[in-house]
Amino acid sequence: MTIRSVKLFKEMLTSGDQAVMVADLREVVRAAPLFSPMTPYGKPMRVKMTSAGKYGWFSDRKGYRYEPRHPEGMAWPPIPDSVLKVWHDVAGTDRAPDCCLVNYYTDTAKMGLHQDKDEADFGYPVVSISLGDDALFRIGNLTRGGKTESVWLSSGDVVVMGDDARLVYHGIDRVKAGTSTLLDGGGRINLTLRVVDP
Ligand SMILES: O=C(O)CCC(=O)C(=O)O
Ligand SMILES: [Fe+2]
Repeated sequence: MTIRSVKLFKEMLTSGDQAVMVADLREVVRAAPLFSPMTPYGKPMRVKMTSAGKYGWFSDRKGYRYEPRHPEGMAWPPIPDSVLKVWHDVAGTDRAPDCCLVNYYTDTAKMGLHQDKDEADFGYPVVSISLGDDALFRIGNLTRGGKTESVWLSSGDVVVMGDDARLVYHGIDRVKAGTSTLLDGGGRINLTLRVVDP
């Protein structure tokens, strides 16, 4: 399925794949606890985050960027093989991602429309994996404004934003509580994989 040149692979991960990934992510979060980054505007983000890989995505008053260390000082844990496999299946490159951002949404969290543009080379795609409760994903255009389209992402779905869709505006309008039993305590995990270095 293609929505405005964003590729959506529905139910790419089996429930077994998803359970393995959640177990792997538990280890990631144990090594690098979730935190709420401060936006450059001085408000904490509604989504809790951590990362795996060479870099973690970070935000504070100074702006958005990648950091080689968690705010508590440790290096980010490695990206689990279960997650790397998905990247290699859909990214269309031999290069491995430098960052796996882990976003955790409670049922009231959302993420405003934005572009992913803190990376050096937009020739590499962004690959995004959904786990847990359904989320309403909004896809806009290459500039702010204009008509948008929305699609529900479910647990096991994979989205690829590459080529002419690499810099499309996108965001999460809402998460629908109780739509998945994958995560104890509910909510949604999104994994966003990106190449960061040139
Ligand atoms: O949660 C999602 O599906 C999107 C996350 C996202 O766009 C981001 O972290 O940049
Ligand atoms: Fe994004």
